[in-house]
Amino acid sequence: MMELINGKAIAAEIKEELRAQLISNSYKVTLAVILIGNDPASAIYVKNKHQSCEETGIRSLVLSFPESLTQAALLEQIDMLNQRDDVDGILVQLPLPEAIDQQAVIQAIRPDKDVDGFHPQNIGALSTGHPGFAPCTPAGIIELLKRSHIGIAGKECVVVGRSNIVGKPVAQLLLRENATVTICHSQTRHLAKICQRADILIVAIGKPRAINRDYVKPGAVVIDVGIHRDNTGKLCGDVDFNDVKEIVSAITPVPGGVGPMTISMLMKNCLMAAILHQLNRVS
Ligand SMILES: Nc1nc2c(c(=O)[nH]1)N[C@@H](CN(C=O)c1ccc(C(=O)N[C@@H](CCC(=O)O)C(=O)O)cc1)CN2
Repeated sequence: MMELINGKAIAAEIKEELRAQLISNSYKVTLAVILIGNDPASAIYVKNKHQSCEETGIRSLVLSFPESLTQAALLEQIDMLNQRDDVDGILVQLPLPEAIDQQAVIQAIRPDKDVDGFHPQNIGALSTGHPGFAPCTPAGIIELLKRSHIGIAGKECVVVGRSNIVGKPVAQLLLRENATVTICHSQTRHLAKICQRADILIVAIGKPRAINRDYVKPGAVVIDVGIHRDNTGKLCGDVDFNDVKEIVSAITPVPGGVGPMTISMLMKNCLMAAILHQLNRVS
């Protein structure tokens, strides 16, 4: 019988645990989110982050700016937040307007406040196994597998997609959990054949319903990171859910799978940042 991995419920459970931890230790945690421009999806994600902060007991500051904000002005805002002792985490909502260099912005955030885990120092820590912030979506995927009692050690994991935000970091995290990991991308030959090897198939390619049962080994676990709206307005992922659902052992739905975990893991990174800052103030 196929298991539907309920990311929404697991994400809510994590937020509840974090809230209890915050209350019992009287932690004071603050997240600052910078939103630039009028992208409707970004506005919704920032609103959801603000709401999750409220639910978890984290103070949330949302700084909204027009599309015309210059890179220099944005870097100045980040610098101010870097210097504020009352701010534990800083997040700049992506994508940014074209005129702004995303990498320059990511590198301007203090690594100990980079709760997105995108700074090169945190990326480096992830690949060497040192402490640091892991990016939220990849960390959420590992948490989903663990909380669904799906073993990772020794498994054949195939990651389809090599983005800096999902593909590469999730491969690093799977490796840390002792999986055997293959990363596939747009130039990969015999993609279906490689995917068919996977005990755990993770798809983050940004193409609606691109992965069907031809790519899936019967009994595999499928994690779908994509979010799209099809031409009827319905949300769907990178995986053709209806085509694969009868042959998989477990699968994440879209919506309600990986997406909600991104925000819960952000809350977790914020708490971790605040604990580190508190420890540094005491010592
Ligand atoms: N600075 C960042 N920018 C972006 C990130 C990020 O991690 N850091 N990720 C995405 C957007 N994102 C969070 O920012 C995000 C995307 C989707 C979801 C989610 O819960 N999706 C729901 C469906 C929502 C819908 O109705 O559209 C789901 O999958 O169930 C949460 C967060 C890009 N930018």
